[in-house]
Amino acid sequence: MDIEGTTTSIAFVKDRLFPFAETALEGFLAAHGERPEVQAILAEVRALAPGQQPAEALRAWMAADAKVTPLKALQGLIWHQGYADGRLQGHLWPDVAACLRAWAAGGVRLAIYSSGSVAAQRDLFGHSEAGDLTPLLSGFFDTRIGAKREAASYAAIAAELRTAPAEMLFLSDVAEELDAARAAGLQTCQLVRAADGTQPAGRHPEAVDFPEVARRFGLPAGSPPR
Ligand SMILES: CSCCC(=O)C(=O)COP(=O)(O)O
Ligand SMILES: [Mg+2]
Repeated sequence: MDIEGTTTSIAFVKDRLFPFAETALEGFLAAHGERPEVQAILAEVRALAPGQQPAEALRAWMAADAKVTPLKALQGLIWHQGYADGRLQGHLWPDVAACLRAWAAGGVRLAIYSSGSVAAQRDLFGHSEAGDLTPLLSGFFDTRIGAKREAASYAAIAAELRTAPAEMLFLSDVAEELDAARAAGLQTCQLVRAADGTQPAGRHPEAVDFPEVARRFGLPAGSPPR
């Protein structure tokens, strides 16, 4: 599963998470810039944007919503503080948690593939509005495995999960990601969530929510949200 536009509203990512990281960037670098994991991220930034101040490059990537791995890693570290002290809680569409529970209970292995870092994924599902859902998830993948619009990334995920691509179903709102997944042999379904304003691409099976995914693909149905 993708996150933004699939399990979680686009507005939460764009209007809550991204501004949270943007506002905190300078202060975070001033306070935590010497930590080894931050130093490693800044080295990656310098390698990708030579001659630019790292903070300047990070700000430009933020403005462009660029899915650049060190930016996503740094955002994850900044968000971690917000999840830890309760300022952030991971948004999930109301239909999601019940389906994840039913699918996991039915023996379906669940994994996430998002541009957000693995740490950020764990925090979002660990501090979600529906509680800690990380025990339901058996795999987390980010752009360190490859870009989401490249078929090789999905092949690498299938190999890591030791699962035949044809036995895997990828859920996303973005048709280009689904194209790449299908090129690697995965089954696909586009989440067309009205509240996100997603437009159906017309070239993948579609579902308006997770219960419709369950119906279309013969997965266990979750109890409706209360
Ligand atoms: C871990 S939630 C933050 C998601 C994020 O940073 C992002 O850029 C959206 O990526 P996605 O691949 O989930 O659409
Ligand atoms: Mg998405």
